Amino acid sequence: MLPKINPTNTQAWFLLKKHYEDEMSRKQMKDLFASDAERFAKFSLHLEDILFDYSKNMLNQKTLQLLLQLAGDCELKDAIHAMFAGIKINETEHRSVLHTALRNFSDTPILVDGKDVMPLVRKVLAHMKSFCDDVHTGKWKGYSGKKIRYIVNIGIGGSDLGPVMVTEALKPYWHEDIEAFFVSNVDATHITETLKKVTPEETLFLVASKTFTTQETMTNAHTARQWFLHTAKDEAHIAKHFVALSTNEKEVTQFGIDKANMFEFWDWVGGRYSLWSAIGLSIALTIGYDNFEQLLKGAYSVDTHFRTAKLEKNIPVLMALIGIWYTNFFGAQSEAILPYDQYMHRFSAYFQQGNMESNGKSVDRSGNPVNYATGPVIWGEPGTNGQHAFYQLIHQGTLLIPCDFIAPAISHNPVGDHHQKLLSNFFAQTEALMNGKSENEVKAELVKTGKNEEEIKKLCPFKIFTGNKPTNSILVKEITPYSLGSLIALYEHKIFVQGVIWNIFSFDQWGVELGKQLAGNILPELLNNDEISSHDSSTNGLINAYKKLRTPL
Ligand SMILES: O=P(O)(O)OC[C@H]1O[C@@H](O)[C@@H](O)[C@@H](O)[C@@H]1O
Repeated sequence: MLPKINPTNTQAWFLLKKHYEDEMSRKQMKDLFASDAERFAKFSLHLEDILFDYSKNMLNQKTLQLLLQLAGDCELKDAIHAMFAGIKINETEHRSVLHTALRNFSDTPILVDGKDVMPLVRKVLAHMKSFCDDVHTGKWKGYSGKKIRYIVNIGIGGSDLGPVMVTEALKPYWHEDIEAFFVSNVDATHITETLKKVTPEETLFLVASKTFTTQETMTNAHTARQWFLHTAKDEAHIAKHFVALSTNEKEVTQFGIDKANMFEFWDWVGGRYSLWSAIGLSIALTIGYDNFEQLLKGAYSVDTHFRTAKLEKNIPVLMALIGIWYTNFFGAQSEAILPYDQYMHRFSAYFQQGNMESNGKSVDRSGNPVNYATGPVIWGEPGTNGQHAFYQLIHQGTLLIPCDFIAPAISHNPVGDHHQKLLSNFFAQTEALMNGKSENEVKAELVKTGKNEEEIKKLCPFKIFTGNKPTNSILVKEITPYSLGSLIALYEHKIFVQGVIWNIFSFDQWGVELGKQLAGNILPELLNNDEISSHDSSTNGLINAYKKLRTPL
């Protein structure tokens, strides 16, 4: 069990508040750099090929020491131990939280209810490996004897976002004979447009759903099944074209998928932490099993770091504490994740679910409403696109938005000077966000353009950048399966640490249920032309207007 400590009642919280009010709320980051030539060395860490630079933050040694004290006051070390040990820290669902077991390359057994889960994990990985080999070599054939060329993963949320993000980020590693597609939305457009690009004879559908009851996924899977049978005719052919990635054997077999074609995972794998499990089959098929294993190994290396490094040298712990510093003491409400790598274009979307479904909670672990802020809004787009869109607000708006800049030193596409240009923007942005541009600098620049004094006075306020905008920089040698695995695990553990300190349950998601329940009530009302009066006037009005607009049933 995790402790139930209100962080605002700790001594560290009190001292952090005072430290913020007395000192840090007035500090300029550029002064912190000016007064300490060693700042970068002091506030950056290396982990294998990853450099984590957190020096461009509004913090000093005292801030860190107090944040680490907060981690101590909230018993973080015990919590880390509890998660890795398989203690049922997901109390509201009475489950262990063991995505780390899926990438455990040590010989240490991991027990759930007294039973080692590692033999099961290895068994499914072996199944995935042999299946990938069979598909890639052509041993696994479609019903008409053709090789599989297309993979269509049908899943949503955690059964979609991870595989989409990873396969996109690792496009240079795609198997040359395989093309992967992902269908998630219940909007028929998604499946319709996808089916236009594939053929029934050469397509393998992966029905990815932890519960195997999710409306969107089941609807899309049935549509795909119908489309397939329209050409294949015989239901016996389904076995060659549909496999399931799930925890729910009963529902899988009921759908008509053979048990032998089910890749299992377990209730101790949270949906948004499941890309390491059988849910990653689309990844393994797309980039090859060996690369999938590298992804797991990269994550395992971070797990080891997270479990064993001292808190002050622990990258995910520092990422989490810095986030808490801004959320709870500076009042920041969002964080941007900005990868300077086009292949990583779904990375922020992936961690939107990771963070917001995990830490978007307002009830603490004792069941009481919290009296402090928890998870921020997570958003972002790849650089440099974001620069020409929303960076204006980050530079000159009224909100404080801590940003993570992520970039590889080596591009998979070393064309001309593109990558130097890309990275010059990365470095320039973090510099600009920190230093800003003072009134004197603006004036001096305007004088040079030959403007007169009145014009300069008028224009000056608009061209000032206050600076003091915090950023973390994460520089990676190259985006490989291994380094991507590491990056993902860093962010996963950041989320965990924040949840521990905020005294919330990060591994349930009750907030997704109400909408599902109400949609279940409304769906039958849409299947006839009757006027509806069972809801509030807005909902009634919308449903009735919809019924008038559509062709009557
Ligand atoms: O994998 P299944 O069970 O289809 O769930 C898909 C998604 O459903 C949502 O409602 C959330 O609960 C997500 O955490 C989950 O990833």
